Amino acid sequence: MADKTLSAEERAGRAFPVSWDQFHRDCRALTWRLNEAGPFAAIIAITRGGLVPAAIVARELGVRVIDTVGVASYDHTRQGELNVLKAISEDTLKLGSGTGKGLLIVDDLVDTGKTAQLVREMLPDAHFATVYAKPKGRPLVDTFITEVSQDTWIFFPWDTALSFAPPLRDGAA
Ligand SMILES: O=P(O)(O)OC[C@H]1O[C@H](OP(=O)(O)OP(=O)(O)O)[C@H](O)[C@@H]1O
Ligand SMILES: Nc1nc2[nH]cnc2c(=O)[nH]1
Ligand SMILES: [Mg+2]
Repeated sequence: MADKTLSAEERAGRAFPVSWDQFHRDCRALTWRLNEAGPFAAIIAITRGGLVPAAIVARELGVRVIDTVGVASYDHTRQGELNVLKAISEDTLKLGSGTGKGLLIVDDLVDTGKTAQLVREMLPDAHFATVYAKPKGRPLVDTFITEVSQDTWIFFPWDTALSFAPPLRDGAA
């Protein structure tokens, strides 16, 4: 079902572009916080967006067991139905005693919180971390670094490219 709260235009109205440098710094800051909450036996990345932060967090925390859960719901800025494209492996479920105890789930962001809610139901005792959080999804996250407003659209470095920006006096916003 489409998200009727905000239109695609409203959601993309405020852009928050993130560079690779900034993203790496924010992931490292997240790791500092997670270091207090661990140790973790394994990391589960919510793919695809959770793959890059999970790699950085795993490197910093020295975690070598990485699993993925594939969830997709957005077609650019419009949210549709949640699709689980890949489930968590049996090995990982066993490692977390079936409930996720001692496991870390990583995603790039929470927006409405629907993705987080779904994955939390799979592993209720796991620690849930994201780099960015919007107010609606924030209560579902145990640890995050930066909050952005609900009407902000975050542009990740893997989705963007450097391009010419017209000077202010030529009419740029
Ligand atoms: O809190 P929500 O409103 O559920 O949105 C957050 C989710 O949306 C994005 O994933 P997307 O479904 O776009 O798939 P992707 O990670 O493969 O890009 C993002 O990576 C989060 O997983
Ligand atoms: N890139 C990106 N994907 C999202 N999925 C849900 N919210 C967002 C967002 O703000 N940016
Ligand atoms: Mg995602």
